Amino acid sequence: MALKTLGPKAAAALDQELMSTCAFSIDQLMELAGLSVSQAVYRVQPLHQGRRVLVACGPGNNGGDGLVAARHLFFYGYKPSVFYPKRSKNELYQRLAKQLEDLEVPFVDDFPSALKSTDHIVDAIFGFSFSGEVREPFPQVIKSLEETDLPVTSVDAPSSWDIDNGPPNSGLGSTFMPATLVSLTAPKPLVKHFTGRHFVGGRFVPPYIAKKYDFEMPEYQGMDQVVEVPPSGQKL
Ligand SMILES: NC(=O)C1=CN([C@@H]2O[C@H](COP(=O)(O)OP(=O)(O)OC[C@H]3O[C@@H](n4cnc5c(N)ncnc54)[C@H](O)[C@@H]3O)[C@@H](O)[C@H]2O)[C@@H](O)CC1
Ligand SMILES: [K+]
Repeated sequence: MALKTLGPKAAAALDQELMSTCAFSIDQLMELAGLSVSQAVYRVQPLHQGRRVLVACGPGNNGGDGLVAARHLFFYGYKPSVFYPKRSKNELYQRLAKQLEDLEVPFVDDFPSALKSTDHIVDAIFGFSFSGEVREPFPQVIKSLEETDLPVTSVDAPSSWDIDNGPPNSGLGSTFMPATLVSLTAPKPLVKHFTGRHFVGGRFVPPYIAKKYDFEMPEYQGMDQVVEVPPSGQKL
């Protein structure tokens, strides 16, 4: 049957439990989440089809996942660049940004013009804590994501979609349908509106926690950190 989903409250509670009773640090979870994203990009955007990947990072942990993914993509041989307009003062993000500076990964500040010289976009702007109207400086970015013909891989949620109800009926984000979605830990309810390629990543949940939050871990293969699941709404 279709994978069970995790609403925003449950996802936040699960995050907290992973970092308390399960003794994970946010650094570890973010590293594994970003690694999952990089592996999904490696599958949907093989190097020979274009190495230039523009990673749009938001101000929260979804953005952190993007910074981690950019680093892994560099080492796979891609040419990543990062658009990170609201840089967090948080020490973890400072360290992730420094790691990218050491690799001379460029940080761009004009998203629309950066789109002209890229092959693939990673949307790491908002994850399960998104809510309300998109606030500056992100409306223009979401609009560019909606209008571009370039393939977009969204991390955990297509940014600007309501986590429970999916895309708005009209206005900003209403026509945004990324080519690929990488759900972390478990899909969010919005996945019932998603029609692209869907991967699940975040291979770190203990079985007793998956049981407690009433979702199944997908069948990861071998050493993979992601697994592709059938388009949502269809039987597994
Ligand atoms: N569930 C898990 O096990 C893991 C979750 N991680 C990531 O953490 C994400 C959740 O991170 P956060 O809770 O930091 O939140 P998000 O990264 O989803 O976004 C929160 C940030 O966006 C801003 N924001 C929210 N609504 C906005 C709006 N309408 N306009 C403008 N800005 C807005 C908030 O002020 C906050 O700074 C997940 O989606 C996932 O990508 C991973 O980093 C670690 C593993
Ligand atoms: K996102």
